[in-house]
Amino acid sequence: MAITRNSKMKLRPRNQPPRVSRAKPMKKKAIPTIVTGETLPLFSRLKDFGKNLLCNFPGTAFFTSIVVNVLGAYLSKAVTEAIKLGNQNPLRKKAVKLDENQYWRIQFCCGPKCQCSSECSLKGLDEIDKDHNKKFEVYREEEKMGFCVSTKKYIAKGTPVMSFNGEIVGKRALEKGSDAEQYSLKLIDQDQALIEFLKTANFLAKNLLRPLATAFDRVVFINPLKYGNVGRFLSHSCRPNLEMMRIFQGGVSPGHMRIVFIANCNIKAGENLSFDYG
Ligand SMILES: C[S@@+](CC[C@H](N)C(=O)[O-])C[C@H]1O[C@@H](n2cnc3c(N)ncnc32)[C@H](O)[C@@H]1O
Repeated sequence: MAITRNSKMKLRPRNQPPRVSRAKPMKKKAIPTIVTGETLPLFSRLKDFGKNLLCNFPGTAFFTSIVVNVLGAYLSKAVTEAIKLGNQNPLRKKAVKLDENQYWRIQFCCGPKCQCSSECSLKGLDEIDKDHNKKFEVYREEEKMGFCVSTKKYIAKGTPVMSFNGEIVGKRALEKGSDAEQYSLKLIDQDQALIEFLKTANFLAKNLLRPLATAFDRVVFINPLKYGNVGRFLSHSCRPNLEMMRIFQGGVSPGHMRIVFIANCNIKAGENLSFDYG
């Protein structure tokens, strides 16, 4: 609508400041920071061809790919608080000096915020969330078994192969018999050894010890159903080629803790990747 001099609409004089609304500002909802990752194609090779169509895939095949764990439901206040504090107090490389005994009690790796050089020996997880499309294939040949993961490249024994990403949740988020219960892995289980370790850690600020110790005395899971990565498709084997390990990346709060799969033998290209669910 064109505004003319005769228009009844009142115009604000130029020298008057704009009116400020008195309405209360809406409370902003806390949105989790989600760093999305690659979405791999799923190859379905079932004999029943109709089931190979994307529209007939099970609901568990669909998720948002992430490279950093996100906060999920039913987390205790202690764990949420510890994650928050951990994010506010990043450890500096200089400060993380583990003595000989400590190396056997905690696996620690640099994170993206560490200020060390590319030659740093603690950068073992740098490549873990990259190039999944070049490294892995997700496929299914049997309906019961569902989707599995194979490696496209040779993997040497001892290599960190992939992480297991998802929502960090409390036990109540995993209903008995639900998909969430089947797919989730335990991240923290009232870890007394870890708490004892933190008490001896000279790199930890004193005010962090208590909140972290309280958080590590809880039970926490990673649920990869809604947000996850290729790790959620790994199958079970009694003779697995991957071993599960918890590694702290860039800090020592539950938010820095990652589940990582390490090759426990040399793995040829084309082999199925598995770990022992037990
Ligand atoms: C964490 S999910 C693994 C991904 C799952 N295959 C999919 O398609 O989403 C665990 C489920 O995979 C299937 N599975 C994994 N390893 C298996 C195995 N060795 N034998 C039979 N089924 C297996 C079972 O149905 C199990 O409940």
